[in-house]
Amino acid sequence: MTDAHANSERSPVLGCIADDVTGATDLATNLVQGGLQVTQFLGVPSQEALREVSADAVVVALKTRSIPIADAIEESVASLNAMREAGIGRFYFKYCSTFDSTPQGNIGPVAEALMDELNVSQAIFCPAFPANGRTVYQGHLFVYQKLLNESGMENHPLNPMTDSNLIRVLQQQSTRSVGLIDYQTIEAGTDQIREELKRLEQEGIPLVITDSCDEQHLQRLAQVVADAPLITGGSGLGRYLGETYRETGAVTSHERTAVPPEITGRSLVLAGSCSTMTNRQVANMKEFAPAFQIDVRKLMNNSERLLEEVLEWSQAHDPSIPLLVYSSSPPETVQRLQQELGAEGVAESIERFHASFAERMVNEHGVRRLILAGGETSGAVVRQLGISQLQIGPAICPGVPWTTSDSDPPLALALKSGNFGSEHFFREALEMLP
Ligand SMILES: Nc1ncnc2c1ncn2[C@@H]1O[C@H](COP(=O)(O)OP(=O)(O)OP(=O)(O)O)[C@@H](O)[C@H]1O
Ligand SMILES: O=C(O)[C@@H](O)C(=O)CO
Repeated sequence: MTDAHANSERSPVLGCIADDVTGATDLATNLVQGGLQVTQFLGVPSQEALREVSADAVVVALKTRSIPIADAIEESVASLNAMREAGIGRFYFKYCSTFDSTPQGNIGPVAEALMDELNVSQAIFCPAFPANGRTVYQGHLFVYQKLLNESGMENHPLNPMTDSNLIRVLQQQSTRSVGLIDYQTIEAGTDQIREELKRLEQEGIPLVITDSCDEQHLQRLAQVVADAPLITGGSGLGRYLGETYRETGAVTSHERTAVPPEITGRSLVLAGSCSTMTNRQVANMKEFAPAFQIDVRKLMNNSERLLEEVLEWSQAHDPSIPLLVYSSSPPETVQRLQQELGAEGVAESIERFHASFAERMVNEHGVRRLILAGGETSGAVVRQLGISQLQIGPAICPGVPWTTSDSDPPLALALKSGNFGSEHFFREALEMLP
C-alpha cells in the first residue's frame, strides 16, 4: 500500500482516461467483467477523492472527443498527472470503438501528449470490441459486416467517419509514424506480437494499430501490453487486463459481484444519440411508453417555452410509468437541421436542453432512474446533475452497465453509447431494476 492510499483497502494499479462518459462506463464494465473493482470519476478527480479510492482501477470520464485539440490535451494530461500523483503507474486512454474523430481529431494528439508526458516510445491503438461487432482487419475497422465508412458512422452528427483505414486516419492526426500489427501476427501468438512491436520500434514506428477480430486476439494483446505504461483503445481490450494482472500478481484482491442499484422512483429515458441503433431503440420504446419528441426548431426558437411544455407533458403521466424524451432523428433530418441552423449550435443547444430537463425532472419530479443514450448527451446531463462519481453495477448489454451515482439523492444511471444494445435495450434495462 502506498502512502497515497493509506485510507483505502486496495490501491489502483490502472488509471484510465476516457474521452466521453458512455465510453468510460463501457471501459469500466469491461474491467469489472474481467474481475477488477473499478471507481469511475466524472471530470478530473481531486487528490482527496483519489486517496479515498479502494479499487483496482480508476476511470476518469472526460468530454473531450469533439472539443478543440488543445483543450482535450490539457484535460487528458491533467487527469494523467492527478492519477500519477496518487501513485498509479499504468494508464489506458479510452476512445470510441468506431474511432470517432475527424482528420484534425483528438485521438492522435491526445495519445502523443500522454506518450510525451510518460516518456514512452511506443503505444498500441486497439479500438476493437468484437462483442459489439467492432473488429479490425489489416488496419481497417469493421462494424459487424460493414466497413466503418459504410456502417452509418459516415452520418454521425459530430464525428462523421468516412475512412475505415485507421492507419490513414491516425496518421493524419499525428506527428509520429503509424504502423500495424496485422492479423497474421496476432494469430501467430504473443511472442510474435512482442517481436513485431520491437521491430516496429527499431524502425521508428511509435504508433501501432493492432488488428483484432475476436476475443482471443484481445486476450493475447492484453498479455503483451498489460504492463505497458500506456495502452490506447476501445473497451474490448480492458476485458482481459484483470486476468493478466492476477496472473502476474499485480492484483491480488477478491472479485466481487456487481449488484443492480436498489433505487426506486420515477424512470426516465433521454435519447440524444442519432445513431442507427438508438433510433431503433426509440421506435421500440414508443410501443410501450409515452414518448415526447423534441422539436429542434421550436427548441432553437425558444428553449424555455419548450422546456415548460415537456415538463407539463411529463406531469400528465402516472409517475409509475417510464417516460421517453428524445431528439434522436434519422440522418436526413439531422443533416437538414444542421444545414439550416448550424451543426455546432444545434448539437450544443440540444445537449443543454436534455441537461436542463433531466435536472428539473430529478430535482422537482422524483426521477431516480435515468437512462441516457449518447456520449455527448450523457456528458452534458451528468455534468448538469453535478455527479462526480459512479459505482459500476451489472451489465445490461456488452459495454453498458447500471451504475449508482454519488449524488444526493443517489440515482440509478445507465449511460448507453449510441450504437450499443439491442432494439429492446430500454425495456431490458428497466426490467433489471427492483
Ligand atoms: N435531431 C438532432 N439534430 C441534430 N443534432 C442532434 C439531434 N439530436 C441530437 N443531436 C446531437 O447529436 C449529438 C449526438 O452525440 P451523442 O454523443 O450524444 O450520441 P452518439 O455519438 O450516437 O453516442 P456515442 O458517442 O455514445 O456513440 C449530440 O451533440 C446531440 O445534441
Ligand atoms: O467504444 C465505444 O464504442 C463506446 O464506448 C463509445 O465510446 C461511444 O461513445
